[in-house]
Order: sequence, then C-alpha cells, then structure tokens
Amino acid sequence: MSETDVTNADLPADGPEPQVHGQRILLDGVTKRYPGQKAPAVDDITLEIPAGEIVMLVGPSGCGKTTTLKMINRLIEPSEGRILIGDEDVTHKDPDELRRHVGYVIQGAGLFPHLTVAKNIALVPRLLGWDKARIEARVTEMLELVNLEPDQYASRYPRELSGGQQQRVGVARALAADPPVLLMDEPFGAVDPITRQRLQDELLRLQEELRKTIVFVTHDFDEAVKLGDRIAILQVGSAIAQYDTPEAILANPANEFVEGFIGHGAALKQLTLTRVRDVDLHEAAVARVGDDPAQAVAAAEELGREHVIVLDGAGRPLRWLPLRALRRPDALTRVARDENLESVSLASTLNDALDEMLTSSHGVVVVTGRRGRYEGVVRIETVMEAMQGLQSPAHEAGRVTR
Ligand SMILES: Nc1ncnc2c1ncn2[C@@H]1O[C@H](COP(=O)(O)OP(=O)(O)OP(=O)(O)O)[C@@H](O)[C@H]1O
Repeated sequence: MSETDVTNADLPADGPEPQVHGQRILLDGVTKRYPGQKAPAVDDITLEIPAGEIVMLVGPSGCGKTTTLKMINRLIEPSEGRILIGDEDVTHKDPDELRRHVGYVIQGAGLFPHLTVAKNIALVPRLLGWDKARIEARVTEMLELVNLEPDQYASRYPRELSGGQQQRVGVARALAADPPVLLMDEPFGAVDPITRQRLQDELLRLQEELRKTIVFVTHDFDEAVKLGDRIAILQVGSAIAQYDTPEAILANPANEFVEGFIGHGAALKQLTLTRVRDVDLHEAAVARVGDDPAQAVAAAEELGREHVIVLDGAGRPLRWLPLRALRRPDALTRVARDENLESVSLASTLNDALDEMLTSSHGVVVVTGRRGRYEGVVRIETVMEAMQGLQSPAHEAGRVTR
C-alpha cells in the first residue's frame, strides 16, 4: 500500500463508548537535577494525566518536556518526587520491567536498521517470552492496525521504507505488547507536512479504538490542539503555565506567556478545533473505474462540474479527470492513482483541509472515510464559513464545543 492509500477508518459516532485501556499517570512533585547544572531541568512538577487521554506537553526549547517524558519510563531517573502509573508507584520499579509496559515512540522511529519490520515489532513480545505463533499473529495485527500490508512490509528492512512508513512501524512496535501507556517524543517531527497530517489522523483513529494514555511532546502548538484532549503548556523547569483542554486554552489563555505561545491568528487556530466530519461535505461528480465515460460526462454536466473524481473498485479516490479526458471510450478502463491527490480524512481538521487547498490551489479537497473510501469534498467556501462562525461572539466567550 502506498502512502496515499492510507486514510482513516472512522468509528461510527453513535457506537458504544470504547473501553479505556490506558491507566492514569500521576507525576507528584517530580524534580530532575542534572549534574553540573545550577537550576533543575524539571522543578517540582505535579501533573495528573487521566486514563485514556492524550496529553500534549508543549513549550519552548529546553523547558524540560523531554526530561519530563523520559522520567515516566525512567530513561531519566527523577531526583525527587514520585511517579504513579495506575495505583502503582513506579519510581522504584525495575526500569527494564517498567519499559516493557510503557510504549515509547521517538522522532525518526528509532527502528533497528539490521532487523526486519516484523522483528522490530516483535521485540518487546519476545522479551516478554510470548510464543512464536502469538508473536507472529501480533505482528500481523499491528501492521494492519497501522495500515501497512503485512505481506508486503513484514520482511522489509527499515531503510526500504519511507519516513512515514517507518514512523508507523515505530508506533506498531510501541503498541505490540499492548501497554496501557504510550510516550511519544516529537514522533512526527521529521516527516513532511502531508505525511505528518496523515500520521496524526491515524493516531487519532487508533486512539478511538485503543484508548491508551498517551503523553506526547511537541514543539508545534497546532499539533497539540489537534491531538490533545488536554495540553500542558510548560515554561522553563517544566513549570506549568496552563493545563487545560485546547478549547479552553484558546478561548482563555491563562497569561501573557500562553498568549505569546498561541501566537497570532487565533481564529485560524480555531480551525484546528473543527473536524472535517463536523462540516457539511459537498458532492463532486463521481465516476468509477469501468464506468462508461459518456455517462460520467453526462452526469457531471448535469451537476455543472468540469471535473470528475474517479474511484477504484473499493470506492477509494484515484484522481481528478477533466471532462475532456473522458472523450475516449476506454478513458475509465484503467486509471492510475495520483500520488499527490489532495485528500483529507473525516478526522482531519479544517486547518489540514485549508493547508491542502492552499498548497494545491484547487480550492477543493477530497474527503475519505472508513478504509479510505470517498465521502465527498470540502470546498474553500466551507472553510471560510466555518472561520466566520468561529469568530462569532459565542466562541469568543469560550463556549466552544468540540
Ligand atoms: N543529560 C543532560 N545533562 C545536562 N543537562 C541536560 C541533559 N539533558 C537535558 N539537559 C538540560 O535540561 C533542560 C531541559 O532539557 P529537555 O531536553 O528536557 O528540554 P525540551 O523542552 O525537551 O527541549 P527541546 O524542545 O529542545 O527538545 C535543558 O536546559 C537541557 O540543556
């Protein structure tokens, strides 16, 4: 499967609440002093991370985000304080044992280059002594979970994958032993913006199913708003400037530091709070591979459209074709996939959709849903309308719903 095939599957909005598999994390008065440093890198942080939520740690470079994160799996030992996962104080637990139950994803995925994808994913289950059949089944399940075809990818080496695919394998590896907690340190920092947006969407889709407790470090406030159930905005020494939902932080920044961090264009950032699934999609003219081109043209003309979006047999968008390209009778017999087709998923934000439109200058992006199937299109007008709605007084007063 290529990068562009991968899109979100969305759970039905009215389905049962998925079970929470994550555990609460409590940092209780945690301090880290590095030898030879005058001030502590992390100074007495107390933070409760609720079970099954994504909490984003954001803040300027050097403020202590990574140190805070790495103390949770004791890659860095706290100097003072306690860390609880569930009800267990893990501050004095055997660190190797602890790390087998805490997934960890870093920038660039951190895969072992000399191990195949399957062996990378199997690492922790092997350390936990799972039998061969169980490990094999789990590797297949994990690759499917992150939208990589097991037959195609299991025996490859990391260098034979794109950056985005490597990052997916990194996530699969971190989840292989089904840990209740996942720590992610700028995991999508090294991939291009489009791949980054897709990986973010996939993480949200996974989280709908998995409900892990995820602590996620990022420099990028937009990423924090998109992914976070809550955001902790940190200042030097991991001092918490504000810890709240993205909506509350955008509506009521606690102080000047937070205001500065949010930066200008708060209205634009509000677009990050609105998902594509929350707006009315438009219908494009649609044709399927194998359809009669003349009929496709007639249908498009009836809708007053000059282009059709061609779908494959599984209903996934392949490419836009102008009507003049449909004059040949075999025009829809074989249609190649446009690897650069602008598309977003239902879980993407309107900000993502706007980004795609601005870089493509089409003014429209295709929306995909479950298993990458075509759902409709978002038009620039929809984004503009949403932006006007977000600037209304109700939103300024902070009554923003998600
Ligand atoms: N091993 C170390 N020894 C000494 N000082 C360190 C060490 N690791 C980090 N520091 C210092 O601790 C502070 C916090 O670093 P940390 O990496 O946690 O910050 P960060 O917010 O994650 O930064 P960035 O966003 O740049 O990755 C910084 O001043 C850093 O220089």
